Amino acid sequence: MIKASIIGATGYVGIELIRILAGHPAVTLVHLVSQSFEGQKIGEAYPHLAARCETLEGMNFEKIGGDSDVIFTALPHGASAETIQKLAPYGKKIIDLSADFRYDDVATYEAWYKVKHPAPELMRQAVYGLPELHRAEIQKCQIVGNPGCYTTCSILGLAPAVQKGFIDPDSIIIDAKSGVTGAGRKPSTDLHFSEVNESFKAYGVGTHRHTSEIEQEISKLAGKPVVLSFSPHLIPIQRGILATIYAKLTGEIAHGDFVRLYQEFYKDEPFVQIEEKGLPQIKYVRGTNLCRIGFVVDPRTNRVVIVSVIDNLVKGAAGQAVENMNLLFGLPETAGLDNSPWYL
Ligand SMILES: NC(=O)C1=CN([C@@H]2O[C@H](COP(=O)(O)OP(=O)(O)OC[C@H]3O[C@@H](n4cnc5c(N)ncnc54)[C@H](OP(=O)(O)O)[C@@H]3O)[C@@H](O)[C@H]2O)C=CC1
Ligand SMILES: CC(=O)N[C@@H](CCC(=O)OP(=O)(O)O)C(=O)O
Repeated sequence: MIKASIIGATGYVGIELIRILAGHPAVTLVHLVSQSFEGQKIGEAYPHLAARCETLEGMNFEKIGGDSDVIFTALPHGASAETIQKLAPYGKKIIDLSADFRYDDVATYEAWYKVKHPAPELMRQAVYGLPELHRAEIQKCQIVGNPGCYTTCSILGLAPAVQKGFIDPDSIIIDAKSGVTGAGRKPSTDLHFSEVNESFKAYGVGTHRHTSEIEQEISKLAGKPVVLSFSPHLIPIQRGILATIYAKLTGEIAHGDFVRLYQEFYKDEPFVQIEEKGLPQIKYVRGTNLCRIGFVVDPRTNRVVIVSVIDNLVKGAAGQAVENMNLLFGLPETAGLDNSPWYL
């Protein structure tokens, strides 16, 4: 059995990791780390987990580095890099859920996150954990920078069309909507029920940090630097992201051409599904590691509209992290991740 530890176990991503790993056939949980609930049973932080026996522990680098085969860090940006800097010398596999190890270029991270990276040399060694684009590199690395939720949804929706030149990359507009769990468990005024319920708002338009992460990957696919528009929105649901992506077509390209291109690009991918007709909804992927993608080609505007959906806590975070763990340990990529969606 693979011995797994979770640091930041009491966050929304942390408990989603517990949920998935508890059902994984090849994993045993060895350490669950929490600052705020140190010494308490997991059921005290989350009563729905009252039947579980684990006690939340304080951070002990030697113990966690020594006992674990894989360590998931589900901490805020900055705190993750500081923690991983101290864990990396133990040589164990590390999957970081924050943004601290997602960038090829330290300067881009520092410009968008407005902080100095504490471990730039480790960032350079880390691999961007989007299996559909970087599977071979992930299998060989020590540190995986697990992608952001909006970015996973957007990049998977765009990758084949950009690489094949079906769309003009300089014309891309991503209009994305996220459920409230995307903001984590830490309370804030903006996230109160009465602020979010019955409302729908845009935020971070033109400035959201995920813009840079999407541009990094789309630029590689386009073979040139790409600048795009990204507008995130908060919707009053718990989980799920739906990205509506607009781009100019480069020629006379029909709906069927998109379907065939995407089916071919993702033909060996267990978690990407292409709609032959119609558009996907968040309901179709809730609770799963799936990404579903559909298209409308609009000849009137000469644009394609791509709709991509994921569950932010699964393919956008904990599920993709487990998928990366499966790759690191040579397990079937779907191990622990083959459940059906929760339609209701
Ligand atoms: N929510 C989502 O949909 C997604 C989140 N992410 C990323 O995953 C990470 C975790 O997110 P999420 O679970 O939503 O966040 P939460 O705020 O729900 O949880 C973060 C956890 O980290 C611990 N923590 C907080 N501050 C510190 C600190 N300074 N040092 C050490 N531990 C700290 C806390 O646990 P305790 O106090 O008990 O130690 C807390 O429970 C973040 O980097 C986030 O950006 C990525 C993709 C999607
Ligand atoms: C709804 C909401 O607030 N979402 C978060 C994105 C969360 C996420 O996955 O991004 P990181 O992993 O890069 O933090 C936000 O907009 O900041």
